[in-house]
Amino acid sequence: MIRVEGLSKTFRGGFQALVDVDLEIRRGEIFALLGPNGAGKTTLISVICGLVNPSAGRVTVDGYDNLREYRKARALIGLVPQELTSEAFTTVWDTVSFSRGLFGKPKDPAHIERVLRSLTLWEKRDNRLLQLSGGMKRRVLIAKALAHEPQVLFLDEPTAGVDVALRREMWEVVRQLRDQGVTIILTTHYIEEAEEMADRIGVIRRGEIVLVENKHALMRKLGNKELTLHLHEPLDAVPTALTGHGLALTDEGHALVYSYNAASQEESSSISGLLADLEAVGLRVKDLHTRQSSLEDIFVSLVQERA
Ligand SMILES: Nc1ncnc2c1ncn2[C@@H]1O[C@H](COP(=O)(O)OP(=O)(O)OP(=O)(O)O)[C@@H](O)[C@H]1O
Repeated sequence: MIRVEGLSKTFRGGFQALVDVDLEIRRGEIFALLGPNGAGKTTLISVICGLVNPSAGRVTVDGYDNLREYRKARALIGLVPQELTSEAFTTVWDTVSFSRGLFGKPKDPAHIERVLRSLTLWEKRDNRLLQLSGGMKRRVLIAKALAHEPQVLFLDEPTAGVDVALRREMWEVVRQLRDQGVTIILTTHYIEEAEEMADRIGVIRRGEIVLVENKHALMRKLGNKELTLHLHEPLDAVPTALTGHGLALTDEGHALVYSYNAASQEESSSISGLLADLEAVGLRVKDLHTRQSSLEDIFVSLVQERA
């Protein structure tokens, strides 16, 4: 749906915000662009949407060059900014209809109605924006971006500064849009958001894309698992018969921790070996649990590794 090739951006004054970025966004996916403050997320989105000119490289949207065929490329894109900048006294219906007009599309009240209904704003269509709650205002931003029937939707930090309940509501809205066939690109600081929503994840750091990966593959590849065995009787030391397993004794001798790579077949088959050896030395296990590293652990280690 979107192809970014060799994209660089150096701002006047010499700061290079994007460094030779290559990226492909697939039709119908939710792609999360994850990165620390100042990494270049907004700059990248602005260049893709044709709002900021690149210093080098090119972008196509469904095959249309976003500079040479700007109008065609831009018409395919809906952009959801963080803040509502519309007139507070305008009604929901008017502000959303007006957004459609900006793209030169003929009036289509039936489409506006569908958009408002899908975002549960229909009942509020005659309300002025200042009469809406924070969550409704966020949904108006999405409705405005969808008014001209775009195929791609960019959400710039859709849940920045919103409470947990509203965040969940936004996630649900975004998922429904994806189910309707809209390709979604969101930027976020919240790793939980990427973990919850994304099909694929791109990590950007100092203007460079350091990784693009399917979320599940990423978590399998880079994730580690820990198996903790809680013992009936505490130990002073790991029994010699078990030293080959690389166990750590924790919780004042009450627990043994076994770390392994979640993706490795070899390692997981060694778990049965470990359990058999535990049995052989007569250790009684009271309880056990496993923990897999989260996207947050992976992200922190990625950013630290390259710091
Ligand atoms: N118009 C500009 N002129 C000069 N430098 C700029 C300009 N716009 C952005 N930058 C710089 O480019 C870098 C990337 O900024 P950008 O807004 O893309 O980051 P971001 O990843 O969106 O950050 P955040 O998560 O904080 O929103 C920053 O160092 C910023 O100061």
